Amino acid sequence: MQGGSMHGDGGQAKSFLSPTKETDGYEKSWDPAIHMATSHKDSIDDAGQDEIILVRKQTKIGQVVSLVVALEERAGAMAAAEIKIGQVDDVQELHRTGLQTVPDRYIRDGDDRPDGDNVCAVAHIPVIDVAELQRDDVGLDKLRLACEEWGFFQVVNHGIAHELLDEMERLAREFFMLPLEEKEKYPMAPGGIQGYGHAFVFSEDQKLDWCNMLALGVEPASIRQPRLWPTAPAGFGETLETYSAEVGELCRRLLARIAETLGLAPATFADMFGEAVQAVRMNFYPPCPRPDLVMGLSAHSDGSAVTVLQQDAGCAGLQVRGKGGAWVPVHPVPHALVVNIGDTLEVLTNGRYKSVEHRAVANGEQDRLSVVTFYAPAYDVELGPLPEFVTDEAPCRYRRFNHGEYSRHYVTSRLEGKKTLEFAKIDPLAGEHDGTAPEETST
Ligand SMILES: O=C(O)CCC(=O)C(=O)O
Ligand SMILES: [Fe+2]
Repeated sequence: MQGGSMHGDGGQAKSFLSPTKETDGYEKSWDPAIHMATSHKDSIDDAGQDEIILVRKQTKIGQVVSLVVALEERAGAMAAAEIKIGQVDDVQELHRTGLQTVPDRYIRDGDDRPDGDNVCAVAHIPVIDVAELQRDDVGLDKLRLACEEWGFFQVVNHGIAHELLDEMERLAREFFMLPLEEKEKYPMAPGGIQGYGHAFVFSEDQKLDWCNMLALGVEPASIRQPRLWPTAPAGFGETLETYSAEVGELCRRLLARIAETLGLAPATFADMFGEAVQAVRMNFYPPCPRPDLVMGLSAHSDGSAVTVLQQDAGCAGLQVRGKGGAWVPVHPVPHALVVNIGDTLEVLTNGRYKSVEHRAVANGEQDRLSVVTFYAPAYDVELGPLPEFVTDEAPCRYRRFNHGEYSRHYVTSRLEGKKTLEFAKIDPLAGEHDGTAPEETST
């Protein structure tokens, strides 16, 4: 175990000094919340302590939940503080009560609401034909432009059977439709990232997203927490494995082509990434009585190398930050997959390709589901700009760091635009947007 640990202590924060025996299986290698340690203390606390230990106090979704954080100094002296994350409701349960308004914790400040005048309805992200990428340079040119101009595109002819996509969507939806008691059998620990619940919540004053999540580590097998894999609906685990194998293959193919668009050998990323990490997050957004006041999922960039998102064909919700700063809705194309560049590729390319902020808005009438796969290097891989991208004109913008370190930083920080990437920036104050007008057309 590195640094802190998470304990199932049955509601009692017993002793910060002598952690009690692990009882609930959270003590697994991957869940970065249990590795909260020296390198990222600023994401929860700036107090300068060297070690953070999270202790679960109560985890019942829909109840008051709090985190007790013990801050242990290297010398052994102790300071302790309690981080309260307050009432975290299950939004499907809220919806079921038929409420006409939304609790205060979901209501965003004016400029953080979805329908400001900063939404650009006419633009749309590019659509890339994967079969064309294999065939000729025209496809590669389109891909290069999509990566440079948007960092987001939809892929068609991706080679994954539509029946498999439909089946994964059906099973994910069925899971979210189960009674709360069933879903609570797979609880996401506060501050955790795997299981059913709410990730990225760290304080009482934090606004909450109008979303329920099921998140699971999939590859390599060592990051799996089998007791958090739903046994209902029937076939869920098997389908997720097949689905993930196919999506992983697609990621590898896309990364090879992306490498080519950068003038690199196709195997560059595969060689570098080692045993790649793959995780899935299923997001369910029930209808909201005031979609104009809430956010489905806060704006963020993904910490991955690439992300593959399957979205509900029937309901739009995903919005992407265009280069000029406007939010551009991603209109679902049936059986297409949405692909985006994550923070890892931004660092490796020294910002030539950027991870792009995105968010999900809620809907007044319809629910919406997304199944999202994050594909990233092995945790022990060291990242930093590749020499090819550091020149006199493009000086090095990111420091070198271990990917596992970044991953832990990412999941222990709230979702806040591209703030998490400041961890890697040599000059964190450098701006993101180039000040150009929002795009009017796609490529
Ligand atoms: O539901 C969506 O469309 C966005 C999901 C997303 O960005 C994520 O899970 O990282
Ligand atoms: Fe995302």
